[in-house]
Amino acid sequence: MTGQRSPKDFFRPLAVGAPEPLREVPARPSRAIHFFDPSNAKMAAKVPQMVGTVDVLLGNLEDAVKADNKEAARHGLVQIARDTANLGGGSGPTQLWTRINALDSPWVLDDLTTLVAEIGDQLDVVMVPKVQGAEDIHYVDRLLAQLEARAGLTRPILVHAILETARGVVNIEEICGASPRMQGLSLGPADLAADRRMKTTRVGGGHPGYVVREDPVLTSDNVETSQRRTYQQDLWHYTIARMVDACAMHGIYPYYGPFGDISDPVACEDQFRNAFLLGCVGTWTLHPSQIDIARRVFSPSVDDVRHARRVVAAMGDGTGAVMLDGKMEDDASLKQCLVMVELAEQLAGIDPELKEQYDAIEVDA
Ligand SMILES: CC(=O)SCCNC(=O)CCNC(=O)[C@H](O)C(C)(C)COP(=O)(O)OP(=O)(O)OC[C@H]1O[C@@H](n2cnc3c(N)ncnc32)[C@H](O)[C@@H]1OP(=O)(O)O
Ligand SMILES: O=CC(=O)O
Ligand SMILES: [Mg+2]
Repeated sequence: MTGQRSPKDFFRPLAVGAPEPLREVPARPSRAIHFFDPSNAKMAAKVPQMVGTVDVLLGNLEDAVKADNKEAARHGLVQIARDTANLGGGSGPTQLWTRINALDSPWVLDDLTTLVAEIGDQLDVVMVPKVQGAEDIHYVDRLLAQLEARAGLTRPILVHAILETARGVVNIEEICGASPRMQGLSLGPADLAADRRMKTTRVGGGHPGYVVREDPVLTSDNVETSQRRTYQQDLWHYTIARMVDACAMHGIYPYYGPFGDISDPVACEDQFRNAFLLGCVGTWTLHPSQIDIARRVFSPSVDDVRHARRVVAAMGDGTGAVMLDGKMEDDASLKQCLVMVELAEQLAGIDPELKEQYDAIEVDA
């Protein structure tokens, strides 16, 4: 228990007058967390039209925003939040998140004090980069409580950590459980690769050199008979799998992060789909062209929803074993199908196009 609050104190506000922490993280669709630079006039101008077309709009203040533009980005985000209808605040169609600067940077204190004071009632989630351990979350947790109390906020702002240092990966469970504010984790493959001293130069995705080669087929004279194929492997499998387990254990949500090769939508879709299949609920989108990919990949397909509903119908009270299309289904496969059915229902609640597709599904026995 060293350094942790006792169970009875865990859900107490960390400042007098701060809102009560939530006991459950709201399950709000967040298939695409769309990044924009609030200091970039062209991007900022697009934000109002994007409300309702993307689950989360994230005003990025950290990496990818020039040092000279940090203040302009912070103030730009305040302006955009004020001027954009239905953005953030817990109920609208599109959440408002921000990625603050790193906790050791000269900008982060002003990021938090300004944003909570000016647009705290609209901010749903603060994404914290380069989180190393529970101590980083504890710092943000207490400061947010003080700022919320001062601003008179009635709803707590949630916290999302980017996993992008080796120490952060080692401390992943304590990060996820550090505060009731914890909403989720994203993979930060670019910073993580640098911190681990990996020999890649990309922002997410695979690498042609990271392969497994098939065994040789030899003649009786030990001569290879054919060319040996190689199979590219996923550099991020280990980290994403750890994130999924840590998040599931703590009732929070895992996300893939950035896919930097904007010109390769096919590989982007593959990376997103791997994350979806492993248990992630969404991803970042860096360019408008990635939004449709994320929405498509992180929404269950009509075929999967049809199959899942058939299993639910066939399983009756949910116990025992049945045969469906030559396959055994039982309590455990039913639970997987319920994950799919519940996600489809949740997404249908906010996405009319998906609702129409899912409503049209006919389930034969
Ligand atoms: C490792 C990490 O930390 S990843 C997270 C940090 N990185 C980011 O947030 C990057 C965000 N994205 C970007 O900065 C840009 O998309 C870039 C630099 C990758 C490409 O930008 P551009 O070269 O302008 O792309 P492109 O010319 O294809 O843009 C087409 C239009 O979409 C706009 N656009 C591009 N990205 C975005 C965006 N993220 N949100 C809204 N609009 C955008 C452009 O302004 C342009 O507008 P226009 O038609 O009015 O001229
Ligand atoms: O912030 C993201 C990353 O990949 O680094
Ligand atoms: Mg990073």
